[in-house]
Amino acid sequence: MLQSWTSAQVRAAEEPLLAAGVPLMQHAAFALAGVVARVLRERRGRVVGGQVVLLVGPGNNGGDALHAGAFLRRRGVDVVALALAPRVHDEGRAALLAAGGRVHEVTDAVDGAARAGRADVLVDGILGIGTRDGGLTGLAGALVAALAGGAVEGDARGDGSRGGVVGLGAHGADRPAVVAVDTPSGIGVDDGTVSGPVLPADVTVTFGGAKPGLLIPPAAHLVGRLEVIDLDLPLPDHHPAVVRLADRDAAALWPVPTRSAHKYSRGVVGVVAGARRYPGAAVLATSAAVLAGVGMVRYLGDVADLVVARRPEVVTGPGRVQAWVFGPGVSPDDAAQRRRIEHAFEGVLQRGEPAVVDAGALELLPPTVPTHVVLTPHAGELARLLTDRGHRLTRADVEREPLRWTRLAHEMTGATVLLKGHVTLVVGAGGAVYAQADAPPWLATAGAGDVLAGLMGAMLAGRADDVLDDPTLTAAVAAAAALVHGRAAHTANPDGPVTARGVALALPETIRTLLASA
Ligand SMILES: NC(=O)C1=CN([C@@H]2O[C@H](COP(=O)(O)OP(=O)(O)OC[C@H]3O[C@@H](n4cnc5c(N)ncnc54)[C@H](OP(=O)(O)O)[C@@H]3O)[C@@H](O)[C@H]2O)[C@@H](O)CC1
Ligand SMILES: [K+]
Repeated sequence: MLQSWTSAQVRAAEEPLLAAGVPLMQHAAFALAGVVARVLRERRGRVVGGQVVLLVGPGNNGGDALHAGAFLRRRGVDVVALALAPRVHDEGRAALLAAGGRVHEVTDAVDGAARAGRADVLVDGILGIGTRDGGLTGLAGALVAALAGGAVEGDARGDGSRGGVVGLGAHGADRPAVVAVDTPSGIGVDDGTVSGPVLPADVTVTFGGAKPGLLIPPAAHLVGRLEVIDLDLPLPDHHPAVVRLADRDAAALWPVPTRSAHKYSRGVVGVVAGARRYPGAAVLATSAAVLAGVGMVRYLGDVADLVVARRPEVVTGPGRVQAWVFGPGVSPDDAAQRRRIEHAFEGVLQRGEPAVVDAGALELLPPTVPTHVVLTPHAGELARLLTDRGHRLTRADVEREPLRWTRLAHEMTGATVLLKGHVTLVVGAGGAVYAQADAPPWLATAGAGDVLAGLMGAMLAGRADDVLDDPTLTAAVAAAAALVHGRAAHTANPDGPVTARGVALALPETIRTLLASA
């Protein structure tokens, strides 16, 4: 499990250590220098003689970079600090100069970017957890915009004139590797927003614990490989801000049958999905539930013949269930399916059956529901759901601030909300947040959501009683389902195209491997 804490939580945790004189910056800088040395070795075969440029901002983030530069200098690295503020960390600056490094005061963003572009490794120490709203502006903003590809309003000099710097936009061995100090500078450290230029990192070295913005999109896409340096900070372990589950966590959440289990005790999942026009969604959702190993799958809808032809294990017609999946391939104007879903919602509300509410069923959601109901919108569907509830939003708005709007949907509906994406966010009871980045980009394909819904329904059916006893469990199960879904795509075809059916078929092997690794 990867836990993260907000800037305020980290500051509160470091305070007593700093007061006791623990040299946290020295520890952080030493570890940072070690990572930079490793990157140099990866790129050049050796550390000695490597060219490192430090981008240094006004605070302790810059201090970390300067001290790391001093350590690197002593290992024979050529280190130049580009000071991007009128004043940079005094001690760090003195340490770098004493070790034989150089400090260059940058006054021109184009010149600064040209110097930075010549490095083997560029260390981004402009801003860390002291970032205020609004991202990088002024000279630092212009320099980073120039380096990152000049995306920001063509003003590369920061003085209104046009620059001519070739940015780092293109990947390749001839561009510097970027190592970000604590966070890529300019991201919303606590919410993952990106409101200005940011230098995409190859590696981010974060101190004490991860920060939410490193796990949440869109900033999460700029982090590269994440290395967490443990500083023994007394962080509140039971109250992380955002969590990313690992394989062993998902395995621990999986409803593994006991020897005395029978099909009803293992859970029955009811699936209301599909229509004559969209039969595939019903086949995929029921297949995923069957292949995830639930006790029984009960199908309700107009394409029972097709479902049973593809999955003879499925039972059709009404009956008792432990959890529901509503909505894959359901159009809200399909009166019969609408009636079935509305009727089933009564069980969800009265008997406490957990439910996955997907696609067309999102429009049939009662005004408020318990947290054992999981909504699984993509960004466009979340925008529509919130627009229907008085917030005029577009898909792009949701993509810019996915955590904000997922949280709001949870607060307004009471449901656990899973926002599908390359990074999948889940917000549940008590404001718990999960950010899962397990899915390969190939998984963005038709029908993948139907598979996720079926798989999650199977998990919830297997843990229906636990979910009722512990309201926080639903979000964890939803996050674990996202993890298994992403892993199944890798199993189906590592690093290549996948089909939704292929992902469903890969579930038994994926789950077996996951349980074996725990
Ligand atoms: N956690 C730990 O245990 C350890 C943490 N350590 C390190 O300390 C870092 C935090 O350092 P920090 O508190 O000095 O803040 P930092 O991010 O350097 O920036 C503050 C400066 O930036 C300015 N500024 C802010 N926003 C701005 C903007 N948008 N545009 C322009 N300027 C802006 C701000 O100005 P002000 O708000 O004061 O006007 C202030 O001058 C942390 O990330 C980690 O690297 C390690 O050393 C030890 C162990
Ligand atoms: K930084």
